[in-house]
Order: sequence, then structure tokens, then C-alpha cells
Amino acid sequence: MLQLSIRSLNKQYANGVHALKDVTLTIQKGMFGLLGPNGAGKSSLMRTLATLQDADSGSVQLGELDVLREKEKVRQVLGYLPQEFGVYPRSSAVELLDHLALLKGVTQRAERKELVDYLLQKVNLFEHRKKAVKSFSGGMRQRFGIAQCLIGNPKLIIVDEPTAGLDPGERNRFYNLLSEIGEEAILILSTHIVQDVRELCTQMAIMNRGEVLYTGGVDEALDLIEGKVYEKRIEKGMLQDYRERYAVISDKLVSGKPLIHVFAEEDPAGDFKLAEANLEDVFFAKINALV
Ligand SMILES: Nc1ncnc2c1ncn2[C@@H]1O[C@H](COP(=O)(O)OP(=O)(O)OP(=O)(O)O)[C@@H](O)[C@H]1O
Repeated sequence: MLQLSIRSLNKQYANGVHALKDVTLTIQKGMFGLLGPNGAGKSSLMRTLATLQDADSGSVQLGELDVLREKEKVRQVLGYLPQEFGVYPRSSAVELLDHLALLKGVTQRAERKELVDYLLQKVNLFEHRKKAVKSFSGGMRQRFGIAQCLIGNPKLIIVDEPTAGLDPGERNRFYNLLSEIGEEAILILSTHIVQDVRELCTQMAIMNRGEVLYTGGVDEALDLIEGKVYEKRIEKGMLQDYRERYAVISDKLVSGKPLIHVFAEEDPAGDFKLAEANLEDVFFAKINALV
């Protein structure tokens, strides 16, 4: 069974930022969620796995391949959707995909046409194939990004923050597409959006400041805080006060009033009730070293 083994990966940038600190992860086929706030080191890790950046030390093995050394071979089996998909040329979707397929070594014209049509259909852009990619909406661009990712039938697919900026409808369509392709390869979804991971992944990791704080199942992550999250609706303006007195892990407005989630081993005094813990709670509890 194909497996990606990341062992003790370290990366320090010239400015002194330690972006990856002894990162160790084992990732199997299926969708793996890599969750972390901005600056956690997710993109640094994704770029390293995508052979675009070197690590200072550590190893990465994809099946038989040494990812840090056999870069060309890795690129043959890699699909990568970067955070910034670069400039969008004036070319139409069909022209651009055809060009990218050629670069990836699909040299037969007829085979390429068949592949490009198949991919455009797969990501639901066939009817828009003659439009410039530049004119696409955010969601269409991301789906186009997935189409280019899939050229060459990749074994390892990396998508970096793919749902930022998508409206709920577009996000849903994108989720469906990801879950379809995530069954056949190792797919790593890097995101700061907890809901992405909750809806799509069974295995995950939480990263912060270059370190892996959790890796394992999504359900097991929830078990960590089960029975330890309490909630209360409070008056506006009281938030700061509560933050000083309790381990507030999240707050959101519900009908205009803050609803806070507090982490506590036992029922905190003061009219709280036990909350149904969610992944966001795990995320904040981990990041604030509460569990
Ligand atoms: N080329 C670079 N040179 C110096 N520092 C960098 C470089 N790239 C990233 N960093 C720093 O390394 C840390 C990790 O950045 P990285 O982009 O990997 O995080 P991230 O989790 O992907 O966050 P984001 O979602 O904001 O991209 C940050 O502090 C960032 O400022």
C-alpha cells in the first residue's frame, strides 16, 4: 500500500524563521487534512513535498521514492495546486490544459485531446472550455486548478488552501470534486478552515509554528476534548472579562450575542453548560496547549 512517510523534517529560512521543526507524519491513501493557522508552516511543508523547496534535514519517502532526492521521478506522479496559481493567461481553458498536458509528457495529440476533454468534464468546466481562464470565477479557477493537477494520474495530490475566497456554493462543488478524486491517491489538503477538514477528511494533523501538535483520526481528535468544552451566551462587552477568567477557546456571535466555548476539566462555576465539542475546539485547545 502506497504511503508517504515524512521524518524529522526541518527548515529554517535565512531570516531565522524555523518554519518546520522535526515534522514527522505518516500519510496513507485518501484525504488527509493539514490544519494550521496562517504562518504555521503548511505551505513550507507542501512546497517541500512538491519538490519545489529543499529542507535542511529529515527525509520524505513516497513508496519507493526518496522525495527529497528523486525530484524528477516525484514530479511524474505529483499533482500540485499551489496557494497562488500564478498568473492567469488569456488562453482558454482548453488551450492551457492542452499545453500543460504537453509539458507533462502527453505528446500524442489525440491522446491529449481525449485527456483534456475528460478532465474538463470531470471538473465541470467543459461548457466553459473556450473561455479565458482569466475570466473565470474563483471557484472555476480552483476547479481548473484541480484539472491541471490530475494530468498524468498522480499518486500524490497536494492542494494548498483551496477554498479560501470561495462562496458557499462554489465551496460545496469543490468539496464534492475533492472527495471524488481523494479516493484514488494520497491527497493532502492544507487549510486553515476547520470545516474543510471536518467534512472531507478522516485523518488529519494540526500544525502550529512549524510543529505538529496532533496527528491521527478526526474522530479521535474530538475524543481528546469530549466532555471538556462548556458554552455560554454572554453579554457583548463581557468577552474580555471572560477571557481573563476562563480558557476561552472560541467565540462567535449567535443572534448578535457572543456564544463562547470554554475549555475546562470540570464544570466551571458560572452557568455554563456542556457543549458538543467540535473540531474548531480541538484546534484552539491544541494551539493554546490546553490538551
Ligand atoms: N521564503 C521565505 N523566507 C522567509 N520566511 C518565510 C518564507 N516563506 C515562509 N516564511 C515564514 O515561515 C513561516 C511559515 O510560513 P508558511 O507559508 O509555510 O505557513 P502557512 O502555514 O502556509 O501559512 P499561510 O497560510 O499564511 O501561507 C511564516 O512565519 C512565514 O513568514
